[in-house]
Amino acid sequence: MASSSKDNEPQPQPPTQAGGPIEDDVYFMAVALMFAKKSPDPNTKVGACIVNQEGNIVGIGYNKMPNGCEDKGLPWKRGRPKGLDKKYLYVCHAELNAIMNKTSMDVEGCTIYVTLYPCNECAKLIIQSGIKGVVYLSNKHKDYNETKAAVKLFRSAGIEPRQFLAKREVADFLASIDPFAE
Ligand SMILES: O=c1[nH]c(=O)n([C@H]2C[C@H](O)[C@@H](COP(=O)(O)O)O2)cc1CO
Ligand SMILES: [Zn+2]
Repeated sequence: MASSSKDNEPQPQPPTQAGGPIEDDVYFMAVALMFAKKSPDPNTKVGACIVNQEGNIVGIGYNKMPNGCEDKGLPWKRGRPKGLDKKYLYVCHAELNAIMNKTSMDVEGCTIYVTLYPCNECAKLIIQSGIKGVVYLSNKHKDYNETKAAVKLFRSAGIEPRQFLAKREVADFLASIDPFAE
């Protein structure tokens, strides 16, 4: 497709409170964090936001029980071993929900912003769906086998997850949102 002169012009960015442009990374991690807030998990709330190569959000999700199973008494208990009375066998991870909720035909070449390093099952989903970028915030489960397996899977697939370090910027951005501002 021929590019118009408009393609070369700087595109408008959502402003921060201070009036400057907000970095995409900060903006998309803030969205992932806002979705994490909706998670009913009392301990670890995870949010995920899938962004395409044009910078559009094409999927969002948070960890929750499968649709229709929310109020059926499935356990939210945590801890190991991961038995039948623990949440792990039932909960749908944020990444799974973001991919299932996607609004575009496919997510080939997209980047997923996720507030927790993906587990091995999410790594498989990410790889199979064609997502090529992973930006994560916390890596608090880095010693779990699920995380170690995810690291191996990403390495095999040529995906290099990148840790999001601009925590202060994202906190400032979220604090700058004033719904009463005219
Ligand atoms: O990739 C992930 N995505 C995701 O949504 N989760 C969710 C599943 C659980 O609800 C929660 C982890 O629980 P906890 O930290 O209490 O063990 O995070 C967990 C992972 C990996 O740990
Ligand atoms: Zn997972």
